[in-house]
Amino acid sequence: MAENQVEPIILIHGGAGDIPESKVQGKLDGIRKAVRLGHKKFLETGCVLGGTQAAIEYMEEDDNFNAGRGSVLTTEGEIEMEALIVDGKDIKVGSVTGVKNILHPIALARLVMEKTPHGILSGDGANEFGLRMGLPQVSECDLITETARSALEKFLREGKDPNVTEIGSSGVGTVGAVAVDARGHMVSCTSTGGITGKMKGRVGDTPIPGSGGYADDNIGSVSTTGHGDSILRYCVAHRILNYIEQGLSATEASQKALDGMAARVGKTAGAITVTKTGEVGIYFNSQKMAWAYIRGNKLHYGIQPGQEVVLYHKEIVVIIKRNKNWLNMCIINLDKNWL
Ligand SMILES: NC(=O)C[C@H](N)C(=O)O
Repeated sequence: MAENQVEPIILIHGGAGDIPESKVQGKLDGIRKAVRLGHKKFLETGCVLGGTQAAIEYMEEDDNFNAGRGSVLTTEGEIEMEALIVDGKDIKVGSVTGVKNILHPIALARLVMEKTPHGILSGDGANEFGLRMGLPQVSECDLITETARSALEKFLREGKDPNVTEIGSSGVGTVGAVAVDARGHMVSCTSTGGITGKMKGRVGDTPIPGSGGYADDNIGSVSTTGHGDSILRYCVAHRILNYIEQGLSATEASQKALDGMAARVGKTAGAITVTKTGEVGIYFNSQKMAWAYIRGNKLHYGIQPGQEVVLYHKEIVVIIKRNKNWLNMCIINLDKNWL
C-alpha cells in the first residue's frame, strides 16, 4: 500500500437493544452475509457507496432486521420506513422518511441524494418520487412479518409508551454501514422501520443527518442505532465526529457521546465509526448490538459487550521471483464460504 493510503474497511451494524437470545443466531448469520456481500461489491466496483448500499440492501431483505422487510409497526399497524445516506466527499445527503411499499429505502435515499436538489423527502412526496424513479413497488403484506405484528400486539396489550420501550425488544434492529476506501473516501448508510408503537408520522433519528449518521472525509463516518428520540436530541453521530476532531480515538469518541446521551437525555444506543485513517470504533451501552467488519483478509464480528470473533480468509500466497525482484503475488481463496 502506498504511503498516505488507507487500508479499506467496511463496517456494519444490525441494531442495538435488548435482543433476545432466540434472535442472536439469525442476526449473526445475517450480518456476516451482509458484510461479505458489501465487501465483495466494494472489491468488484471500487465504490464505497455501492459496497455499503449492497450490505444494507441485504439486511433490508432479511427479516432478522428492522429495515425493509421486517420493519416494525406504528400504533396503526403500518410500516413507515426511513433511510439516510451521507457521502463524505462533499457531505452530500439523501434521506427519506415515512416511506411505504418499497423493499429498499436505502436505494430511494441514494436517489434523493443523486437526483434531486434536496436532502430529505418525506411521506407521499418520497413515495411518489420512488415510483417516478422506477423503484419496484411491493405490497405491505410483503414487508410486514409475524414478528412485527406480535411485537405491536404485545406493545398495545401492555399499554406501553414508545418512549419507555427498550429498542430492540421485538428482536430486530436498525441497520447501518460505514466504509472508507484506500483514498480515505467515506460514506454512511442507515435504514430502519423505527420503533414499535411509534405514532403515525413520527420521524426518528435515522433520517436526520448528524443524528442517525454522518460522514465527512476530513474526519470519519458514523451510523447509529438505538433509542431514536434520544439519539436525535443529542445529535449523536455529529457529536462523535466532533470528539474525533478534538483528538479522541473512534472508540473513546463513541463512548463519550453515547454515555453522555444516556446521562443527559436518557436511554441507550450504539454506534459504528471509521475515521479517515481507517481506525474503527464500535460501542454500545444497550444490552447488545450486532456488528461486523472486513478489513484485508479478516472478518470481525460480535453482538455481546466485549465479544469479538475473527475469521481469517484462508489463502495461499504464491510468490514468483524473477531477476531477484519480487514480481508477482497471487492470492488463492481456499475457503469458499468466506466470500
Ligand atoms: N432500532 C433502532 O435503532 C431504532 C431507531 N433508532 C429509531 O428509533 O427509529
